[in-house]
Amino acid sequence: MAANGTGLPMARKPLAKIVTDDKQGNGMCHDDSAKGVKAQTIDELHFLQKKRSAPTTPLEGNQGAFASLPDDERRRQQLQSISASLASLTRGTGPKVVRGDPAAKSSQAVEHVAHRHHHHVGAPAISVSDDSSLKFTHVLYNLSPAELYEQAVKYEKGSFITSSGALATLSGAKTGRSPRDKRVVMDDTTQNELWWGRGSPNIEMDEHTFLVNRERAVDYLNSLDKVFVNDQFLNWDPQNRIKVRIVSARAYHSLFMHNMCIRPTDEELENFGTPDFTIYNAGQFPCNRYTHYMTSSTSIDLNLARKEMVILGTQYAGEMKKGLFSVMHYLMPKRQILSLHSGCNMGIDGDVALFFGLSGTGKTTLSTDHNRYLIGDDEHCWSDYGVSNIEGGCYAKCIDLSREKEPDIWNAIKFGTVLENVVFDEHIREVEYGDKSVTENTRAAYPIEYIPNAKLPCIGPHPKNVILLACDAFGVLPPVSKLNLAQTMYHFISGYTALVAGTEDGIKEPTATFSACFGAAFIMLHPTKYAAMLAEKMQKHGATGWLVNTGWSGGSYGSGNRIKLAYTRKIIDAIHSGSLLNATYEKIDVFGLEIPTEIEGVPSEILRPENTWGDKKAYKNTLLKLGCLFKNNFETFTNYKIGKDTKLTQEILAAGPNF
Ligand SMILES: Nc1ncnc2c1ncn2[C@@H]1O[C@H](COP(=O)(O)OP(=O)(O)O)[C@@H](O)[C@H]1O
Ligand SMILES: C=C(OP(=O)(O)O)C(=O)O
Ligand SMILES: [Ca+2]
Ligand SMILES: [Mn+2]
Repeated sequence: MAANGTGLPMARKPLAKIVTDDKQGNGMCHDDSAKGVKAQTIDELHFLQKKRSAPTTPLEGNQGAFASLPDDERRRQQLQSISASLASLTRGTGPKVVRGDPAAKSSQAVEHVAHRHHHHVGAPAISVSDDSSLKFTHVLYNLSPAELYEQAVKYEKGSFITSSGALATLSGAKTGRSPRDKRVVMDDTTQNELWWGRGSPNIEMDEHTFLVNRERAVDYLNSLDKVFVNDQFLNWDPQNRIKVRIVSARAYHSLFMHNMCIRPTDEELENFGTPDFTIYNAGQFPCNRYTHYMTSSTSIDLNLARKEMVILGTQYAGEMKKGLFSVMHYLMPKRQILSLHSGCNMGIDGDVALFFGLSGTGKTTLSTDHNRYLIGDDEHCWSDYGVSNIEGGCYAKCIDLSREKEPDIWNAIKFGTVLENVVFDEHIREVEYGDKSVTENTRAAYPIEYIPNAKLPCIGPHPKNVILLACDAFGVLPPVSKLNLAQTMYHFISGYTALVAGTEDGIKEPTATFSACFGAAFIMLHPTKYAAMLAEKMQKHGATGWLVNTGWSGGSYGSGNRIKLAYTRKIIDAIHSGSLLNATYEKIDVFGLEIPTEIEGVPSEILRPENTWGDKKAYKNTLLKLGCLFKNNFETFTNYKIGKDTKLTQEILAAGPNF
């Protein structure tokens, strides 16, 4: 080979030119198996890839706030509404907001608007004195799950796509709610209306401090390149639907709320107008410990008069869903509607069951039943017309989740689902549900229609069965007992469960938790208000109460075992079918509960807890110990009247443990 100093063979003759326009048809260098693209440049090609979404369907007729407006005017008003939401209360102006991702070049040209008090949009520019009003805040408005996935994966550390298509993400330092940091503004109205003081979840704060925290959150959000805005609904009952707006900094939060709230149709979104309630989620940013009332860097602040909630210092997404639930616990009873911390499902014959219970007792697991229609797993309303779900999605615990035991939840963990704080294989991205490295409280949030037999719309007739779930780690409550109305009320007000810490070594003793109405962390009024409404509704519609222990059997935590989910499901089946109503019952000591002697598919000996304990003396002592805990807890309620007459109150007081 001739050396020419270049390392390449020396060309004797110029190379033949490659013919691209092959008129001779010799087939050389030509692939005609597919037509070429219509684009002339890469940019054009990328432009072709995205078909423009129908620009929010044009309206026929003129229902709704913006109905008669042309498209661009309506979009301008929507932006103006978002700018107003983000307005600083001291500077009096909202930021210049622009739709779209700041990273997308094309969005720079789209409409933008700034909100000013006392000024018309489009009025001559006024001079600005602070830098924040010179910048644009990009608004990512009701993005689709696919768009939110891209945002999360691109910009949020710890966001990954799992092998089943779910979006795995981390909630940061907080992996559960922070009830001791939840504050409510006390003003002349709320001072009289709400439940304050011992046992109440409502920790007082004043209006001024709320505004300080609100400003802190708003300034933080406005300092970002972009914020996510979700406009959605709560409550499937159309008469009592609430419009909510969630402003957040993370795609994770936006996708979570997309899944958990009710998703508006394009048409409903066009007519959305002003929200009834707004959440400012600045969870990545702490509150200021020098601010009055602040006891940590976390504060979740609710202002009912302003219809606003501010979140600082926690990214745990459940804070938003449960925060809105508190709002419903205030608004609904005002309309004679009972708000319930319960799951709800319906049989093919229209029989509805409610499942009350504290966290981890089985609301989500047991309401998700392949043989029944799921109305919802966690938050409902009971009005004069029946039940309605407040939410548009479910939030399932997924620690130790298995395909065999909970197939419907397993299958719901797919594209669109948010998976919080789970551990997965770094390469295959298969989730290891048994792994508690990040937290025991791993969660999946998915739209309710991911459950194949979801009842859409999520409403149903009056409940026939009211099931109170307790996960009794003492192992002394029977797997199931039939309750009379007074007993149902006693156990509803007590709101008992006893879980074990699980992750910590050396924990031998279960600790009892009493949480009024099975959700004291979320109620706003005194527990007896909700209890009276429940009693009235159960009486009026002839519902039967049941107490189901989904916890330990054969001994306390440490010596006994958790009741098999398969048995609990058989018990629940017998309640639904009506067969348990007509079973033979016997009474047990101390709690005076009526227990059935037989249930199809359940070994009879486990129905009476005493039978399952080897050490009968230990059983009796544990039973008495739990009885004492119930008595002590109920003391705070003995001076309250429940319902219109003292008769029921007396009966309820007598319905507790007796020894
Ligand atoms: N016998 C049982 N009944 C109900 N749940 C059980 C039982 N045994 C184990 N579990 C587990 O307990 C957890 C119940 O949690 P979940 O249904 O999410 O509670 P909630 O919705 O009330 O917070 C699930 O992880 C479920 O698999
Ligand atoms: C989201 C929660 O609900 P649950 O555990 O009842 O499903 C919670 O309590 O934070
Ligand atoms: Ca749940
Ligand atoms: Mn719940």
